[in-house]
Amino acid sequence: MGLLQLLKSQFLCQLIICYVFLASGLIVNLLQLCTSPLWLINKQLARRLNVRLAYCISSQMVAALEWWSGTECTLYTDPKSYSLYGNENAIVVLNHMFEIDFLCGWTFCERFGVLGSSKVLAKKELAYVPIIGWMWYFLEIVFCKRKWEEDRTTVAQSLQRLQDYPENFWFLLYCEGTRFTPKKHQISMQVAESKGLPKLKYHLLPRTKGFWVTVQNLRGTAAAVYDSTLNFRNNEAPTLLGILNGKKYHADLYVRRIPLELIPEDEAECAAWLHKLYQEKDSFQEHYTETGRFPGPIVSPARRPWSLINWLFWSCLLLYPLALLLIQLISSGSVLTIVVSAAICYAASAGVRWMIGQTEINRGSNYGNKEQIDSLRKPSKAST
Ligand SMILES: CCCCC/C=C\C/C=C\CCCCCCCC(=O)SCCNC(=O)CCNC(=O)[C@H](O)C(C)(C)COP(=O)(O)OP(=O)(O)OC[C@H]1O[C@@H](n2cnc3c(N)ncnc32)[C@H](O)[C@@H]1OP(=O)(O)O
Ligand SMILES: CCCCCCCCCCCCCCCCCC(=O)OC[C@@H](O)COP(=O)(O)O
Repeated sequence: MGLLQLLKSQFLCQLIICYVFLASGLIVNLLQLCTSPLWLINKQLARRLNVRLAYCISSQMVAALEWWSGTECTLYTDPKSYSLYGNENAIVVLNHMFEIDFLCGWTFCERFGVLGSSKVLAKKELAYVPIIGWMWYFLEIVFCKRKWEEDRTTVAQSLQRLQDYPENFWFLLYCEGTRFTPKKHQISMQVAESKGLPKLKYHLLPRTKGFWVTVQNLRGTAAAVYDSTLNFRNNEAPTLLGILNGKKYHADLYVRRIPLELIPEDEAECAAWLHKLYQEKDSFQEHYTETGRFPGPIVSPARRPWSLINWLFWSCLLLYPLALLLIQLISSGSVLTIVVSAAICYAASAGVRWMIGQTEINRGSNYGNKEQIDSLRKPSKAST
């Protein structure tokens, strides 16, 4: 193990990274809150400010991936589409199999300059995660309860609000609705069978309603769907804790640009189109398993320095007062103050550990785990 690798694996280094993330995140959340009155006066300016503030938070996680762990992200795509990435709004459809797939998504957002503004259809539970969830509120992230009866109006309304968004954004949709586990896969393939759909080997059966409502409400706003398929070399199972430990992974992402006009407007046709897309995605994963690469040329954008610069800025700002505080604390000699400070540190690290837990598949939800008996009985129909 090299010296640098040894340093990266030290708990103290990880503690410092987490401290900077936590302290800067809370400051940014506070600043976001301060932009609230501005929404009434100049909404577009408030949005632009929030894009930049959000960048301060999310780019720290990107910096951890790109600069701390040195993870390599390779992009397979058509060079003609490449020039459009970052210069238009797009709906991104991504497989949901890895604990850090969202972070790899963020890395590509960063490289194409849309990190601060990018959005996702996220489960409501994530809105309550401190820092990230609170940041998302000001970014107009679309939340769903994964209960269609309730989501159908709220999701559509949130999407419509994005029609005059002042910056280019990518809207991420995990159509599988939950992370891949063998049990969820088995159940969703029973659903596929009951609907007469071909089985998928590497994906859960996609949920079609969220995709349809997104495409319908972002017509005229987004130019294309970016069909994105992610995998990691050598069967790596990357984790956020691994990243914090400085472990280097190798991500490969295959992106196909599909103009939005090609997607059917009718709900049933749109659903069939999405099922076909997932069958194609499955064949790309099969190709990857057999050959170790995706089809098509590699056109990888280089990592940019901004996420590192942002992290260095916050570190300089926040580590100096921390050092002063520690010196004062030790020199005070008060046992009570030291014990209270240690308790605060313990609570903060438990909080961070809980946040990291949100990314862990074995702590994931039960959604998709239960057989939905009704859906297995009734034949598929377009419900609006
Ligand atoms: C590469 C570049 C990347 C760029 C990245 C860009 C931006 C990044 C920004 C942020 C990154 C942060 C990432 C945060 C990640 C957080 C992500 C999440 O939270 S994922 C979870 C939430 N999202 C979704 O669920 C989206 C997909 N879901 C849907 O679309 C759903 O339809 C729904 C709208 C949520 C509604 O769900 P509900 O369960 O109520 O209804 P459904 O219609 O889906 O269910 C009934 C339907 O499904 C069939 N069914 C039943 N059981 C199953 C099963 N086990 N598997 C599959 N299908 C099943 C059932 O038969 C019904 O079918 P039908 O529709 O035909 O009636
Ligand atoms: C600089 C780095 C510092 C790191 C310090 C700590 C960071 C803490 C980060 C917390 C990040 C929280 C973002 C949550 C994103 C989780 C994405 C995700 O994958 O969600 C799962 C859902 O899609 C589906 O849920 P399930 O039904 O599978 O359950």
